[in-house]
Amino acid sequence: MRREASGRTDGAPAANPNGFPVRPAMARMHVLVNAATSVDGKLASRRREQLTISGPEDFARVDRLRASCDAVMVGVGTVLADDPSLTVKDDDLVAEREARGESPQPARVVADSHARTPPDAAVLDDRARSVVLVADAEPDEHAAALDAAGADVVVAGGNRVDLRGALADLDAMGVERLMVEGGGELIFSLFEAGLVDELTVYVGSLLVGGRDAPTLADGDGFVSDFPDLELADVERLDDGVLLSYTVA
Ligand SMILES: NC(=O)C1=CN([C@@H]2O[C@H](COP(=O)(O)OP(=O)(O)OC[C@H]3O[C@@H](n4cnc5c(N)ncnc54)[C@H](OP(=O)(O)O)[C@@H]3O)[C@@H](O)[C@H]2O)C=CC1
Ligand SMILES: Nc1nc(O)c(N)c(N[C@@H]2O[C@H](COP(=O)(O)O)[C@@H](O)[C@H]2O)n1
Repeated sequence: MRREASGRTDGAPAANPNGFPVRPAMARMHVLVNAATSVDGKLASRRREQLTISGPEDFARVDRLRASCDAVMVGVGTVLADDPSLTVKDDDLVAEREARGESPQPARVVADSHARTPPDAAVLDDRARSVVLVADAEPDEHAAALDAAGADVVVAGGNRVDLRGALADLDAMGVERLMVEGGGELIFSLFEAGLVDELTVYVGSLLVGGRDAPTLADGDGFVSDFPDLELADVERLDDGVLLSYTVA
């Protein structure tokens, strides 16, 4: 069902057509960004194909992180490049979610202003709820294909997805913890909007290079007022390093 985003930013309770619990006023979603990069900060090569950077320990950590969240979000660039499912893979983690009274899987969320997500994308399969955020300017018939594929299509923004409004809308649906897995365009926009609370970066021991290869934060980049990161932890995992930051 396509529906209008509330665009509210005050955290007030909203109508709940998607069946998420309505949260109390003033609640604020916690936003964690997680990604894996090469030592030179690349998310993938210049071919923009999925690149395995994490090892088994890091993938297991990512699975636990997904399982601890209400929703997992990516930009449509990642959907088109990787066709990810964004599901929790470990059956024990799924069972633990159910024992906590949660849905077996976190919801999947795609920032997709122009409704480019292919209807047969894995992120729209029936393993979990799927929310596609589209812009108001997008013709209804484009969104209708996503609707027919089982997605909850939510209008968030005029010509491009407005992330602040979109996150307020997800918050109102009951998403308390949102994990963002990329890619670089979406991650930059979230930092630019001051919406990120935590950043974890797994730095694998490989060098990718390439001026056109996607990096952790692309977009226009910052020239001043850089995000205020505080290093919270450093851990060796597999053959790489996990860096954990809080964002002021
Ligand atoms: N190593 C890792 O951990 C990861 C690697 N990757 C890699 O990253 C690459 C994809 O990254 P990238 O191309 O940056 O794609 P993103 O996943 O960041 O998607 C970018 C697209 O999201 C849409 N979007 C909608 N609203 C916004 C907004 N407010 N701000 C920014 N984007 C918005 C835009 O398309 P539109 O205007 O049409 O809406 C934009 O082009 C792939 O190569 C993939 O393999 C991806 C994730 C993790
Ligand atoms: N943590 C991590 N390490 C890597 O090496 C990666 N390439 C990624 N990619 C992200 O994971 C998504 C794939 O998820 P599924 O396995 O399909 O559930 C991919 O789209 C990227 O967001 N992540």
